[in-house]
Amino acid sequence: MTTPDEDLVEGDRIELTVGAPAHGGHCVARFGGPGGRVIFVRHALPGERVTAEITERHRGYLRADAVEIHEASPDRVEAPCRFAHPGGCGGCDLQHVSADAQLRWKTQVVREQLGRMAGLTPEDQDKIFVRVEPLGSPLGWRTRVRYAVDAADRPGLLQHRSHQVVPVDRCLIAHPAIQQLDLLERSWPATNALHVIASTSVPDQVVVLERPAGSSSSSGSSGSSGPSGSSGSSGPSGSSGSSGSSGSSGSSGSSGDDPTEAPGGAGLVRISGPERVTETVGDRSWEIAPEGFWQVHPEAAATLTAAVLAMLRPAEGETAWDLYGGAGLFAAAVAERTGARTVVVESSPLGVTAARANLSDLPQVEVISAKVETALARRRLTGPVDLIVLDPPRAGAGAAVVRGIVAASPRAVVYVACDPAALARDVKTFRSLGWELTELRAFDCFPMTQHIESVALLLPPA
Ligand SMILES: C[S@@+](CC[C@H](N)C(=O)[O-])C[C@H]1O[C@@H](n2cnc3c(N)ncnc32)[C@H](O)[C@@H]1O
Repeated sequence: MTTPDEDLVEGDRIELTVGAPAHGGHCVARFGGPGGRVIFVRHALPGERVTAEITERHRGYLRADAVEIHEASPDRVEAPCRFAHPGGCGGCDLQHVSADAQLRWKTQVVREQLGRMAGLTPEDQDKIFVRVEPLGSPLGWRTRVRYAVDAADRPGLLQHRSHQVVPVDRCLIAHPAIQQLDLLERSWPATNALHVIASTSVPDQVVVLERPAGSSSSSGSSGSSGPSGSSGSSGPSGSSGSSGSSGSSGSSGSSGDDPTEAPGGAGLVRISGPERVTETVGDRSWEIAPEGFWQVHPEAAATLTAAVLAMLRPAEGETAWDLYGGAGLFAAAVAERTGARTVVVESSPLGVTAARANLSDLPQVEVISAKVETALARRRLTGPVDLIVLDPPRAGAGAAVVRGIVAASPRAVVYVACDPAALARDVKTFRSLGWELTELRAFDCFPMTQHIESVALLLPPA
């Protein structure tokens, strides 16, 4: 059927009313009324009447930016950051949304994903999930920032889904210790990128890593700092592909920076700061290579650990697995309570080294250097086990790993997820095997951005 929107091209402007938020940092609108072409509109809020400029055309949907607001939502605020606007820095998605409305927006996204992809009814969800919980101030939280360097040798952040560098002299969501650096006041002629890492727990402990020009890497000034290094990917990955009202992107594509990802280590040269970053949670401290993974928000490691323990309820003598364990954040907390064998599985050499070194006082902890899927398939990791915590990267664990987890017959599984779409897909697999999602908490570990961290309790059939 020919619809008028088939003539729309990038740069065209249309007036429309914006609908519900969708996964990916935008709202859904329909061009031509109900049943019309889906348009994912950034810089807008539900209910607003806007002029939207088409930014991308895809088979089955369009992307657009709200460039004029005719009827504003009561949840709209002036963006604190002057770079947060259509065509500006792509690092934040929700600067124009009030702090409380950001939590409501993210709550709706989690619920929508669990409904559409995991088959949980609104009534099911009401029993297990209330709303996304805030984690302190929406500004000054980001302890890891990757600057790309433009052709004029100026560092900056990337435009949304683009390799275009926006020179940003001060990123307001960056940790104060990062904002104070004068990196952006000088020129970086021989540099592809700068990775800046601040400790979440030691004031003013900051490391600057440089990716020299000419070094081979997938994440240099090309800006491919997206979830899988696959910059520029388009299309509604993470959706079922349906043209339903909210089948949006499960990946953030090539937006400027994805705060859920650690900097990649290859080819980086330390130009200032200590060799190791100190991170502390409760009574335990970690010494971590700056390019290794650590939770980005200063309150995230402690908040997530507390949520994992509250759901898992580890008892003395219970064995455990910490899958995708990084430096052993959750393994340490669980092993201290159980005193029993706890296996960390981690594929990054930096994570493995950090876990072995930092948990060496816990002889009951074993660290396996392997991909989780390989460790399960090759039976390096075999059940039975009492407790499992898993915290996979944005792609999620996948059906084979979920089946491996279920086959180990644990008493409880806690799934920590930085992408609600991936979580929902894996919950669907658990449910198909008779398991149930019985508790869900979600945290705003990445304020101003579309990202959400969830912690889910899954239990076997009674
Ligand atoms: C989101 S981080 C979580 C780390 C840790 N739980 C924490 O909170 O600090 C995911 C970790 O999984 C690791 N990883 C990614 N893919 C993996 C795989 N297929 N098998 C094992 N580990 C993997 C990454 O290196 C990273 O350390």
